[in-house]
Order: sequence, then C-alpha cells, then structure tokens
Amino acid sequence: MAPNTAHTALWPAPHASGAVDATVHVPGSKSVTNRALVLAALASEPGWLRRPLRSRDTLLMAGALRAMGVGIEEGVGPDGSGEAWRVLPTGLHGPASVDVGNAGTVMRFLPPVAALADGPVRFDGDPRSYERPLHGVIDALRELGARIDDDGRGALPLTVHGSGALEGGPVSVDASSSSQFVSALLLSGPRFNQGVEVRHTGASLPSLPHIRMTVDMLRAVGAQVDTPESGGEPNVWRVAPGALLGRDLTIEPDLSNAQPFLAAALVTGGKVLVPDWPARTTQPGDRLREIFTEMGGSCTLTEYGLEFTGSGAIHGIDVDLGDVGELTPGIAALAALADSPSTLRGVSHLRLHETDRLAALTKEINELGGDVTETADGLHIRPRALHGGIFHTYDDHRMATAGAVIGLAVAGVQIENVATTAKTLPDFPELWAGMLGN
Ligand SMILES: O=C(O)C1=C[C@@H](OP(=O)(O)O)[C@@H](O)[C@H](O)C1
Ligand SMILES: C=C(OP(=O)(O)O)C(=O)O
Repeated sequence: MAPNTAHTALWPAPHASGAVDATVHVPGSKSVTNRALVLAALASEPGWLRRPLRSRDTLLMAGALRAMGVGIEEGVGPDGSGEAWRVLPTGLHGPASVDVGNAGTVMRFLPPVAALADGPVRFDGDPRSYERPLHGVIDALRELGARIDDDGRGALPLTVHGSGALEGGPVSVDASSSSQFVSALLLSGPRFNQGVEVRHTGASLPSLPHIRMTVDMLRAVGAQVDTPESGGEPNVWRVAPGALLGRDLTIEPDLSNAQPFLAAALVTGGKVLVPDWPARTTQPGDRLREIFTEMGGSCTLTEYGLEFTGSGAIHGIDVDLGDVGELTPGIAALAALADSPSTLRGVSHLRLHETDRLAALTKEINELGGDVTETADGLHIRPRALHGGIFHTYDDHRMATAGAVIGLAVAGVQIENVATTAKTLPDFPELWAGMLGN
C-alpha cells in the first residue's frame, strides 16, 4: 500500500518527559451523534442534541440531512446550558447531493433515509469511500422496494431515487463486512410502511455493541424493536412501523477517542481523568476499562468520570477485538511498547475500514523497528526497541492517534497528516498538548 503523498505535513509527536497527570474533556461520540441526527431527522417533532460532536463525519451527516430539507440550527439547549443543535424534521426532499467523505455512518445510514425522500439523492465521497463495502445496504434497499442506480460494484457513487415512501418488510443481509449495514436498515425502519425485519446471514458479525447502540437509541425515541437479546431469533432484528419522538439528548463523550489519552497514562505510568464517562453505555470504548486493566493499568469509575492510572508497565494481550474493532490501532500501538507479545484477533474486517488498518499498522510499526505480522484475522505484535521516523496515517484518524501514543515513548516520531484526526476529533493536537502540560 502506498502512503498518502497529498499531505506531506509532518507533526512531531510529543515525547513524554514524565508521568502524565491530566483531566481530558473528550468531545462527543461520533457514533451517538450521527445516530441521533438521523433519528431526529426522521422524527415527527423537533428535537435537541446537546454537546454534539462537531467533526468531519458529523458535519457531513448534518450537511447531508440539511441537503434533504432537514433544519439543523445552532442553539443552546432548552435549559439554556451547553451548545446544541436543534433538529427540525420536514418532508425529505430530492434532488440533493450528499458528500459522505469517508464516513461509514454517512455512507451506510443515509441511503435508507434517501429512499424516503421525494426525489433523487446522489451519494459521492472520498476515493476510499468507493472501496468500502456498501452492497449490504444497496441490495437490501432494492429488495425492500427502492430504486438505486450504481455502477454495479455494490459501492459508491450511487443515486437513490426516493419516491417519498418505502414498503419495507423482511430482508436478508450479510453484514460480516460491517455492522453498519444492520444499523442503517434499523434506523430508518420505523418510517418504512411495514417496518423492517433484518436477518443477518453471514458467518460472523462485527461490532455488536454498535448494533445495540442503534437498538437502544431507537427505543429511546419510541420505536418498538425486537432483538435476539430480547427473546427473538438469533441474528434477526425487527422494527415496527411508527412515529418517532423528538428528544432532548446529551451526547456522551467518545470513549474510543478517549483511548489515546488513557493509553498515555499506561505509557508514562501516569494518571488521566476523563470526565462524564457514562456509568452505562453501548459504546465499544467502554471495553477499554477491562482491556487496559489487563494491559497493566487500573481504573475507577466515579460520578465525575473515569480515572485511569498506569503502573509503569505495559503487558501484552491476547484478545478478540471483533466487537470493538475501532479500538485496534490504539491497542496495537501499546502492544508494540509492551513487555510481552500480543495477539489481536477477530478483526479481518478492518482491512475495509478508513484504510486497510492491518496492513497500515504492520507497515508503520515495522518501519519504526517493530516486529508485527498480519494474520488472517488480526495481528501478532512482538515488542522491539523502536526508533524515530515518519508514521504515515493513510487518511485514518486512528492511525494518527496510534502514532502519537508510540511517540510518547519513542523520540523522533513524526506523524504525517495529523489533521486527519478531524474525522472524529478535530482538536486532537491541542488536547494532546494540553494533556502533556505543553
Ligand atoms: O455504527 C457505528 O457507529 C460504527 C460501527 C463500526 O463499524 P464496522 O462494523 O464497519 O466495523 C465501527 O467500527 C465504526 O467506527 C462505527
Ligand atoms: C471504522 C471507523 O469509522 P467509520 O464510521 O467510517 O466506519 C472508525 O471510526 O474507526
């Protein structure tokens, strides 16, 4: 794979001079913000999102919904506190153009919404978006009654010819390449005439917590959802047709984006407090409490947030990350600095994420002197003494933050295109410097 040469700017990753001791306010969750936007746009009354994430992926989602006629206004929440978006749902209209960037949530969650619009909606995005799997959404929508023009590859670019309504009903989908196929169909399901019944037919299903997030958030706006966990058939989710409520929702901090900061506590034997860590959440990042404890830290969850403390040692880990794939780059970075080898399993679908993450991590860590090999479904990482060098990011926000974690321990690491963190965490360099007291 060729590194991106369009972004030549190099960011010297700060080297930690001692144990970090910081409070880091992590911005809102990408996954929660983009689901909340879609559900608010499909509701039958206005709603509020408080403390939404404002990053490339969520601004693309808001822009796309606005292009289809939805009102999304800046404001303060109903109680006067905090920044907020007020969402004013309307009839969804085409013609419209949607730029998905490289946002999985936008490219997968919005074609079903567009099928409810009363005109054509054209979807396009970054070159990488053409390579990311979308066939599950396209094929399922066609089976449910939508007309879609694409170039036959089952991918972007495409046009959904919305007719103002979609019949809906039962549909089968192989979501082994992305859980977002299931989430996409469920999110718009209440607005289909017959609702939707999604049956996953593939051998495996990644990122189950993200499907639970979809179900929880649907239920919170009044949808009736049956799931395998609620006594339904395995691998089958049913959403009944019905109106959705407009809610006043405060977005949780993005726990996957808390990862590099918690990792900094592990690397430096320091302490990081993340305020507002939810006591109960479907975010996969909550698994960090367990994974990073096994890797050598300890944590306490209080009413103020999560306090995470490193012991000075980082242990290798053998772990199946299939449920929490987006945590893989950060765990791989730590594993490269650990005192024993690691095996990260269950994440073959990461080859189709923002970049081929397994290839990118292998190449970039090895170029710094590491010893990483790809397996069929993950990585073997044998820690070695690393040296400085350029860490390429391949337009992947999580590659950039993974490189920054390595840079804490290894002098002379330079991150190419750290600005790619804007996908989900635009203030990363400032937050990182703030954590280090710079
Ligand atoms: O639904 C979501 O918000 C997400 C689901 C997961 O996608 P995949 O199932 O494609 O891995 C995850 O990796 C992505 O970062 C966000
Ligand atoms: C896989 C990710 O994003 P996307 O929503 O674009 O799939 C991610 O954020 O790690």
